[in-house]
Amino acid sequence: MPILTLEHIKRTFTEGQNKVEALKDISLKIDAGDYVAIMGESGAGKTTLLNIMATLDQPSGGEIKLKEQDLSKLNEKNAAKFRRENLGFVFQNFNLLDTFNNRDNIFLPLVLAKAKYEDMEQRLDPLAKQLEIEQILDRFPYEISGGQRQRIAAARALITQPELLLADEPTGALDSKNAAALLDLFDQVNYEGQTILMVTHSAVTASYSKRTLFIKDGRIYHELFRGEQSKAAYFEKITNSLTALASKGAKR
Ligand SMILES: Nc1ncnc2c1ncn2[C@@H]1O[C@H](COP(=O)(O)OP(=O)(O)OP(=O)(O)O)[C@@H](O)[C@H]1O
Repeated sequence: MPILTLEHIKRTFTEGQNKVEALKDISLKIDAGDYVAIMGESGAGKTTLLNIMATLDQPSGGEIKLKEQDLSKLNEKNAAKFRRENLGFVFQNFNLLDTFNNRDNIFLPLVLAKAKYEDMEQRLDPLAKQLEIEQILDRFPYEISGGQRQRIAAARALITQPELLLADEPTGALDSKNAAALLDLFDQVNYEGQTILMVTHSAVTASYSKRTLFIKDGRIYHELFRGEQSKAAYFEKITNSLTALASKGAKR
């Protein structure tokens, strides 16, 4: 049963006289419980696609439905409510608030949902251990490193147990140990039923997913499924596809 359906999605940006067709024609279905990586070269349209799925941007054409809700028909107020209730974000520009300490930043979405403080603490405990952020919870976002901020942002996204977790380069600012810890956590929440969609340039990160989509010039160009393969074999296929994509283009 698809949680997310895109049909012929287009997004054109107008800059003065110039038009940039960031997304030309994207159709795809993502099932509940899936774990999808989106890859492609710089400028291929990955972030544009993610922003549309996140209801942060509207397509210029086509249809997008998340859990039967037509996302192009949401006004800003309803989009904000929908995001809060259904989505979790691990995005590049973190959006952590400098006026709150890290713990309160993580709690923010639960505060908005009027959760009890004890419940928030209980949820934070295992996440903080796994992400190794226990020591920095009382500090402020401007007092920690980029990688630490990324882990605080990940905790904030995961604490609401969102149905759909959207991540943009979730391991971009992390060393290999912290990247592995975050991806293990993604594996765990996906195993528990959360759907994950992440944009990444890293073949290692993509090899944790169940399915990898390659975007080129605003279209889906190629797709790989992990299936029963080992992570190493899947990683090798992803790397080969990236090489082919960068040279003359991967075959479907
Ligand atoms: N707000 C905007 N106004 C004009 N053009 C834009 C805008 N946002 C994106 N674009 C253009 O749309 C195309 C796709 O951009 P997008 O950010 O989606 O690429 P990407 O695949 O995420 O790249 P990267 O890997 O470098 O982040 C690019 O040509 C980009 O310059």
